[in-house]
Amino acid sequence: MFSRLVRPTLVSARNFSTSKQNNFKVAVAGASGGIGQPLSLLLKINPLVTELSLYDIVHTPGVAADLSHIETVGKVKGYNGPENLLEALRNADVIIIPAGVPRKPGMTRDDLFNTNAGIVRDLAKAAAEVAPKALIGIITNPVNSTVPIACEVLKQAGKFDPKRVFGVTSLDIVRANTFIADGKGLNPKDVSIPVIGGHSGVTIIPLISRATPSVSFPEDQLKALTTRIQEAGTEVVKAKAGAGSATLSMAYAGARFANSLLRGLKGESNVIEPAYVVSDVTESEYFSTPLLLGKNGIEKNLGLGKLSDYEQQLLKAAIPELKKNIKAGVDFAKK
Ligand SMILES: NC(=O)C1=CN([C@@H]2O[C@H](COP(=O)(O)OP(=O)(O)OC[C@H]3O[C@@H](n4cnc5c(N)ncnc54)[C@H](O)[C@@H]3O)[C@@H](O)[C@H]2O)C=CC1
Ligand SMILES: O=C([O-])CC(=O)C(=O)O
Repeated sequence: MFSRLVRPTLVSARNFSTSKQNNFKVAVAGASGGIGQPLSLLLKINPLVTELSLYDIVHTPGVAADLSHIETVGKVKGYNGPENLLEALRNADVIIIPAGVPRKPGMTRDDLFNTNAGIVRDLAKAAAEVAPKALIGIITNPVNSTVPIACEVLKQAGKFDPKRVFGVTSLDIVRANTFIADGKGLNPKDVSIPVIGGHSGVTIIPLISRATPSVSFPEDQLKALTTRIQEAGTEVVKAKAGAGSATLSMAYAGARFANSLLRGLKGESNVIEPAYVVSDVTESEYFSTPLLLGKNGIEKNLGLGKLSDYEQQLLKAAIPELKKNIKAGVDFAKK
């Protein structure tokens, strides 16, 4: 989906005009990292991004200098260290957060909680202070818990709007589209698989019964594909053998997600992207479903839709895990 948007962007970026509400400040927190750098590159070539603010605790002067030479409209500024955090986020329209440690083989996403919870809490506090209207996309794991942390922090600051805080789950859809297309010999750009739930193991629920175009698999293959989508992050962690987790595919997915937020802000109609948000479509207080995006973030939650019996079972398995992850986040933020 995003590729159809990015490729023309590369061509048109130099001729971009600011005559419409097409100019947005996007801040990336964690911009020097494995995800942060390629994500910032993709944002630099997005013509809707006229100010690109790069925040990290290391190396942002170099990353910003490098990206600033690219012949696109966005002005790049680097902000290094906590003393520059507020300036980095000030009045941002969109804040994308890939700050924090990634997994090593043998770790679960929950094992990242102790380090990453505090990082997301501090970034959310800063956003509440200087960018209370920003749409915030959280990539940092464990997403199932870091999103509730950010929401609690914003509530404590009196700045919470549930339509503006998102856990980025786009990579799960990107992977599902790719794996199903591979399995059926289709072009991935023609394939669309909803993936709902959360962003770890059993909480990732691919809805293959609702694939576009419609596809079917024998039961054993369906189960194997579902497990592969649920464990795709671990597949990359194992292959990287200690050098981290998915960065390039996540940068792609993060740029696709940010572009959808920006298209919504710009007033484009029918912009649909999934994300893990405050939700009342299941018993879980936070849940990822496709969302209709607009000028104020979420315009409409498009809900679960119809699930097959197998997908109902997956949903049942996901809910207790999600509740546990959410509670951990809320408890941390209230401490
Ligand atoms: N939501 C998703 O689908 C995915 C999430 N992730 C998660 O994204 C996060 C980042 O992964 P990578 O980029 O591979 O890690 P990385 O270690 O390469 O980069 C993280 C960056 O965050 C920075 N950082 C650390 N503390 C910070 C703070 N207080 N403020 C600002 N920046 C800070 C580091 O200096 C580093 O540049 C991890 O938690 C990983 O698990 C990774 C892939 C997919
Ligand atoms: O698996 C990880 O730790 C990183 C991640 O969230 C993903 O690749 O989906």
